[in-house]
Amino acid sequence: MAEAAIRNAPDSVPVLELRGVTRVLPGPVPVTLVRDINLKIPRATFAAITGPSGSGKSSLLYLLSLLDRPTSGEVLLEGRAIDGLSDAARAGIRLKKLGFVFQFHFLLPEFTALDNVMLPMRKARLLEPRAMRARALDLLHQLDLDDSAHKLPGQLSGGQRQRVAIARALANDPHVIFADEPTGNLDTKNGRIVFDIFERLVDVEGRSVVTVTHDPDLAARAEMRIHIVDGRIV
Ligand SMILES: Nc1ncnc2c1ncn2[C@@H]1O[C@H](COP(=O)(O)OP(=O)(O)OP(=O)(O)O)[C@@H](O)[C@H]1O
Repeated sequence: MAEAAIRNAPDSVPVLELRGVTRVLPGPVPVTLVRDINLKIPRATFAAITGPSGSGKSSLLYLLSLLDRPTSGEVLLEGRAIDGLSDAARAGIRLKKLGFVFQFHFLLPEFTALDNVMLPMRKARLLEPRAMRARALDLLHQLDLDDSAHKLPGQLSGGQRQRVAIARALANDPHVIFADEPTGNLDTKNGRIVFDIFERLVDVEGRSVVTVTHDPDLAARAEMRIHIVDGRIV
């Protein structure tokens, strides 16, 4: 099983590493989003990125998750330098190895929860259609969403929608889940549930979770905290 493979990967290789990473937005007045970041995230780690508004948290997450490329420095995923790869190759890695959860769920409103979870599987084509459906139903079951499988996002609560988004992020059995303020639209109870799920993904399934959060109580639950101020880790 892929989940066992994640657990059996060598411990010594960080799942993610940044070496001297700086990202500058070019323009008449260049904007430095993050500067000289050196960071190793070990396998099966729950990491929280914290810091004041505008400090560069999302920029750092986008670099770690291959949504953006550094201006200088290097990003390594499981020991492999990935900055030089083509956009298509990077998109393939994102689809098959990484999962994403955002503050807004971004579920397709005209698709049921089940179909939303199956979308990344259909794109990746790693499974037969019947196996895709079985996996999607299993993920929804694990996230306590059995009764929501055939409902549209508009028929679900905010907490349920965000759990569907997490199920979708898990669709292709990713090694790392990235989350940008995943509890920002949730009440305290549902925010805790999201972090309970993240802890399980790390402790039981051996995945890594990297989340941006403003919530100090939730950040305190992560074993690794990356605090960023003015684009630098402090
Ligand atoms: N496309 C852009 N053009 C100009 N400035 C930008 C752009 N994207 C980000 N910035 C600036 O870069 C800095 C870092 O932004 P980033 O979104 O990474 O911060 P953040 O810590 O995630 O903020 P928040 O907590 O408010 O979401 C901010 O000052 C932001 O205004």
